[in-house]
Amino acid sequence: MDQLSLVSSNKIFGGYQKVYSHQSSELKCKMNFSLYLPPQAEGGDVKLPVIFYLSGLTCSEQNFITKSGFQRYAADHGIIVVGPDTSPRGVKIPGDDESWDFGVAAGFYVDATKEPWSTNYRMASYVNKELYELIQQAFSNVVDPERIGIMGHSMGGHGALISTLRNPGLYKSVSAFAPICNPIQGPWGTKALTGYLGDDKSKWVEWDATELVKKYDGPPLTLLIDQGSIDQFYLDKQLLPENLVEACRSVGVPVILKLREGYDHSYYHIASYIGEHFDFHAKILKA
Ligand SMILES: N[C@@H](CCC(=O)N[C@@H](CSC=O)C(=O)NCC(=O)O)C(=O)O
Repeated sequence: MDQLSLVSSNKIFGGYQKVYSHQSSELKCKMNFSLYLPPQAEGGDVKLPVIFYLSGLTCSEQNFITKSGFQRYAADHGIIVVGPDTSPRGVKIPGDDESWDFGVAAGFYVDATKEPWSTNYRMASYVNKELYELIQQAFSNVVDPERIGIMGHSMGGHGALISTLRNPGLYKSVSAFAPICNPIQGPWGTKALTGYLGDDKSKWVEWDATELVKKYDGPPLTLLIDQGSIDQFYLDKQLLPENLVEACRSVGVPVILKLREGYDHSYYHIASYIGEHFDFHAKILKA
């Protein structure tokens, strides 16, 4: 495991919350990611399911591991959890830290094609190829490569949806908290897609969950979407879950939209329902 450096390790709910760093070939910089090893991983004689968790705008690998309380449920179900960072770090592209919704901590889980972003901003390939393979190789004694799911929040919820829809079969289960569902129709999405892909909107649809689901042709999939009713970004029409639900219904892809009365966009919402999401993933990954 010499390509990984251990940054931290803390015991929690009988397992270990770890953070590693490594040199990413896709992003051309050093990256951190989190890894939760549940107690069932001890001894290394059982292969366990894995869930990738993709965070939202302004986050690093730290937000989910310190705020959601997911470790209790990962330990109960015996699930390994991997959490990448949200963009390349330290690559210093002019303008990369001028706004909180583009550039640093706002990689949108796409592969940029427009200069100057296209050299480093390759978060789709980083998550779905490089990190996906690294986890299987470095933790081959405990990872079951046939049982991998994905979830995320907001920008990361959309990342989870497009990672699944663009790579049929790669993730067996998918869920999202307050995801951006139709970025080509919302302000965050149009800013990011213009910046990373350019003005040609025919390229944007390849990275939009609502558009992708209409063409999905992979293994059967049920989407679980969790949305707080007073989430300001939902009310501001950044997220548009109803558009995704309508698209799913038009093509017969099962979707569950849970509208949670009184919850906002924060990790208080995620912490309240993360257990339900682990139950949902476990039912599929452990079937
Ligand atoms: N600009 C604000 C709000 C940023 C914010 O709400 N970020 C969310 C994700 S939004 C969509 O991707 C988040 O997860 N924040 C981290 C947290 O721990 O809550 C700001 O900069 O605070």
